[in-house]
Amino acid sequence: MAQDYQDIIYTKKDGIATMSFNRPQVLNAFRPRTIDEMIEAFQDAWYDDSIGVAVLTGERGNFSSGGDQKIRGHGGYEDEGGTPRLQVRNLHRLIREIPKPVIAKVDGYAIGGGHVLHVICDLTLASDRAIFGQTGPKVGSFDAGFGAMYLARIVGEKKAREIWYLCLQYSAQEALEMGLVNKVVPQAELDAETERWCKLILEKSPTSIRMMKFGFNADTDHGYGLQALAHSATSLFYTSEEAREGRMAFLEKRKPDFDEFRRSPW
Ligand SMILES: CC(C)(COP(=O)(O)OP(=O)(O)OC[C@H]1O[C@@H](n2cnc3c(N)ncnc32)[C@H](O)[C@@H]1OP(=O)(O)O)[C@@H](O)C(=O)NCCC(=O)NCCSC(=O)c1cc(O)c2ccccc2c1O
Repeated sequence: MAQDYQDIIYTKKDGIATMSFNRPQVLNAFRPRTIDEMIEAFQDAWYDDSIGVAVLTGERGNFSSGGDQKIRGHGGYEDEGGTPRLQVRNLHRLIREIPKPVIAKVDGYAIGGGHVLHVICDLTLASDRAIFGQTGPKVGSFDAGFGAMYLARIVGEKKAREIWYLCLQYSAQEALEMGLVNKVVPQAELDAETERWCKLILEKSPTSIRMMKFGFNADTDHGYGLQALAHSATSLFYTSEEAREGRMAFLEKRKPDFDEFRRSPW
């Protein structure tokens, strides 16, 4: 079964709901509509009793390259009417709170806000050509909410700081070595392996799985306050000249020059 969306593909089959970013022209970068559609799909999967597991993925060989820098305006990511209103905070919450495991199936780029999304998912399966990394400090952005705190829980403080401060790209094998993904398989086997993991979950007691998810979440649920503060800080930051320099440098395909912002008033 498929539902009609513009920016995502949402399907349900044999107990598995699959939400797939579908903006290949920008490597599956997301805009407000994309996130709205994802939220609707996750809410549908939440309340559909035939669904036991959700898979978050992307079309045409990439997971997601994060926020769409081409529609980022002075105050953030703008909808088609020109209003900045990206609901990604609510999507983060939904992925954490939906009482069913969410598996990130990553092929190609999981970068920036796309990387944060896979981090938040319960499990990540990667193809051997997947590439992981944060780019915020290069393009004048940051996710100091779960993108910092939960990432550090997974890979450790030193590695998480390296990921955000250096903005390097990491191979699937490197991601596996730092505990950032659960398993790496050849690209041709990614779909089958994901289906196999889903089936293994679907064989289990749904209530046991649900309670385990809540139990795992409980330790980091205090991050919601941090997340609200952090994402609001990002929205404020977007209106600054420093953030503008990052965005413009990406659009103009040049290196950003942040030198004049070394002494910040913040
Ligand atoms: C992903 C890349 C490293 C790939 O590089 P590559 O050289 O292989 O490909 P191109 O750069 O040529 O890309 C092909 C084509 O796609 C366009 N594109 C790619 N990514 C984006 C994007 N994110 N937005 C818009 N367009 C994109 C690219 O311009 C090319 O099109 P042309 O027309 O020019 O041919 C590399 O593309 C890359 O680094 N991309 C940018 C990654 C990025 O910086 N993402 C945003 C980070 S910030 C963010 O995502 C973010 C999201 C949130 O929701 C937040 C919420 C709260 C707080 C913070 C948030 C946040 O930081």
